[in-house]
Amino acid sequence: MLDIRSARKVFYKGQADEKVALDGLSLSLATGEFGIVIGSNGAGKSSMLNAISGALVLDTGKILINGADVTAMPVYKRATRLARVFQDPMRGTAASMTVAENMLLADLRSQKRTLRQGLNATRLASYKERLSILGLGLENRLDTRVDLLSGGQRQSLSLIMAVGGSPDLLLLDEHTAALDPRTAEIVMQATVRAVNALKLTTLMVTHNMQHAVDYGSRVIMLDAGRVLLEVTGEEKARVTVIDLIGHFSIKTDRMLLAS
Ligand SMILES: Nc1ncnc2c1ncn2[C@@H]1O[C@H](COP(=O)(O)OP(=O)(O)OP(=O)(O)O)[C@@H](O)[C@H]1O
Repeated sequence: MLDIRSARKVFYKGQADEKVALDGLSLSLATGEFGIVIGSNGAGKSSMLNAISGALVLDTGKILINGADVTAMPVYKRATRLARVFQDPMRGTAASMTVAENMLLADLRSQKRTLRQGLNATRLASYKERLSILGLGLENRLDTRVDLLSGGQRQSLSLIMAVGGSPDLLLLDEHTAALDPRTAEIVMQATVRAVNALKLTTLMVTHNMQHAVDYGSRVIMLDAGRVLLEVTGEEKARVTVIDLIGHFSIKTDRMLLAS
């Protein structure tokens, strides 16, 4: 469960180029919920993810993960509770190592290093099982070097590696944005399989309105560092890309009127 309470962050405070990144942002995500965050450039999406992961220190406000106040907790301590997948498929995996070696690296990150650290039969069996969740056949390619995989396979591998330590929260930071539309779809399908199979509480930032319509249980639209709109339940099931884009244009119209 994630609870962001009145989060505020101002860059260059008091200077001519002062930027309010988060303006009293409040947002709750129940355990097992899959929230999709949208919003125009500069709306505060990355600042919000950075505040959750601890990379951005809030001026005021609180962040709770599963009821624990992590606001003052350093990044490395929060890392055990969080998994984050970034835009660049090259970032989450080591190219010259095999699929199995990458899985082992991810495992060792989230475990005490007193265990026997090799790729033993038990580990390989568990990696096969986890990779099979993705539905991409990666469980049969444990010995393949990662640089021989497609961008979609590689990004999906990053995802399954990131969630190996059973995180309380999965953050997807535009994780399909660098992929072509077909590959992005493959990664989204794999993402949904992993989220459902592992019952992950997930927050995904995207600029892809079709993904916001097709996936997740709630759409959260940010604007100027706060929540402008939430679409959930029946309304979420019915919402269209045109509806969502409409909310962007209403905002633009308001800005034009004010100028
Ligand atoms: N490190 C920083 N230094 C100064 N200003 C920043 C910094 N990070 C973000 N900002 C400002 O805070 C505001 C919110 O930025 P943020 O990157 O969170 O928006 P975003 O919704 O992720 O945008 P995008 O869709 O373009 O990635 C913007 O006005 C931005 O210029």
